[in-house]
Amino acid sequence: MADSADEPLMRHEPENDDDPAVAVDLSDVSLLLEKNLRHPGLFVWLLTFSAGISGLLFGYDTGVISATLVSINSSLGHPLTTLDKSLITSATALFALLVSPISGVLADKFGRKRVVLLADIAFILGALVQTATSSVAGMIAGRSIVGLAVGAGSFVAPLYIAELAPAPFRGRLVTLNVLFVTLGQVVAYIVGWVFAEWGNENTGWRWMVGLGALPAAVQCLVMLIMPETPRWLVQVGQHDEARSVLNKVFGGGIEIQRMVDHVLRGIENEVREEEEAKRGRLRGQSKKGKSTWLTGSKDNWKELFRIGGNRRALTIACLLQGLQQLCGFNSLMYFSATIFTILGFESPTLTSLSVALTNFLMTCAALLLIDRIGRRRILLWSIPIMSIGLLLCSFGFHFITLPADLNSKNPSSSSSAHEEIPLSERTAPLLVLASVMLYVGAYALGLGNVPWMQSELFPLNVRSLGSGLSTSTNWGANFVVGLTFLPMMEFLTPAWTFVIYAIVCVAGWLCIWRIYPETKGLSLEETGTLLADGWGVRESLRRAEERS
Ligand SMILES: O[C@H]1[C@H](O)[C@@H](O)[C@H](O)[C@@H](O)[C@H]1O
Repeated sequence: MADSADEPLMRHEPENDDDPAVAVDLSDVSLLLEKNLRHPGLFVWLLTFSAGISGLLFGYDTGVISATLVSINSSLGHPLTTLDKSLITSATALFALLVSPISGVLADKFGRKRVVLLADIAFILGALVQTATSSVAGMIAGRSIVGLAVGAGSFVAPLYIAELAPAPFRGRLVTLNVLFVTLGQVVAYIVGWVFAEWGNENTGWRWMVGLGALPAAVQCLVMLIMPETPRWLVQVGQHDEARSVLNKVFGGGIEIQRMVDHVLRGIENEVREEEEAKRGRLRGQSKKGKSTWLTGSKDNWKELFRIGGNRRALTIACLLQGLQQLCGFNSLMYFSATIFTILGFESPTLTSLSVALTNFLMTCAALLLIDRIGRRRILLWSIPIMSIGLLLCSFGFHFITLPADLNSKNPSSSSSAHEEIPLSERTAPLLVLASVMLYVGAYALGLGNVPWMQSELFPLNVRSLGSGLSTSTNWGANFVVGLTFLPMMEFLTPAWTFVIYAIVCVAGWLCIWRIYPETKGLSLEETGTLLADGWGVRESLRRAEERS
């Protein structure tokens, strides 16, 4: 192991530059980066913030639906039914689901940046359609266009950031994108609350959905002057351009220049391996102690599914993304105003703000903790707390008498205003609120953001395809939750609905414990070697121990 930042690169010069398997000792490169780079640097911040607007839009457009649903009233022709609400909500997720694999292909062909721009156009169009519509079908169409934008943006923004961020800060910077998502949700909830309380009955909600066009227009302008990622540039043969972006990312200095050389060489090797594999020249070779990811298979799909390391990466990424949604979090994000109406809170949109705020603040905490504690550990700690929150929530709902029609504007208790309301029924809504916040806080610490670090699990040749598929899993599960939450509340009761989410959390915890290795602080390339011959959990824990 290197003890001086001055010489270790010399000790691991490749003997044969043409051999991709020995070209760069990746673990030493990431150790060096850790030693030499103390802060991400202005340029990296700038890139992260520009891409982060996609997250803001994602959050705004998913968050705004909570207040919109309780404010539309009859302005789309009739009061919204459970089916209307479920379709309007889940259309976004469905179209996000459909577009995410396509955005993977587009991001490879045209570059990450252009996909961000395309998504912006869809965000603007979707906002305009929703604002102008006078029917439920029009609203569903608008939400679907927004879904295309959210799907593409949610896939490409973390990819863009992960490919630009130096390894020591990657976790934190990708989490920053999630922070933008949660900030977008807070903004949407505030806007929703303001318009629901003081806006015009018929036009307030139109402002809520229409305002989403603004940040998209701003991002369009900013992204025009931002660079492509070095990884994509190498992929399309623009090596000088890639070096100049890396120079800006890492800053100046001789030592840094040598790191840039090595990082660039690592990327070039990966790209070369990919091309050779495509031409069928490589035949699944593996050097002692170093695994290569590739076999001679012809296209990325085959490589993703045939090669054990890729398959394992995909399994983990999909598990985490599926769990992120099936744990039920977004049922709160989409329907918290509806739930708090049922519970009889005086200002449901204001009460829901506490959900979005807790989510945002705990994501801030995650940002500080994630690269120190590690992805695996933070998940193994936080998921049990989520389950406890859900069970307490279910317990609280036992004491609440629900209205026959969950869409009615009139709250909770069946007792009339003059009747003595039992203490348990008066405190139960507060218990539900407190346990929801416990659940949301724990979610934001781990599951809310770790799955978005998916791209670090895949080698370059299948990175965008793999991330695209796991993003689809996220949206698929999101769609299921959006569509089923209200019917489950109606037919299974709220208490059982939350118990089911708790069971999903426990099952997810077991899978994570069994198959998810610790990837904190590893370079993108190094993470790949972990999964090459197994799940790599033990090896990853050993490496993490060595680093701390
Ligand atoms: O990471 C984000 C974040 O946790 C959001 O709050 C949630 O609404 C999204 O579904 C999730 O992907």
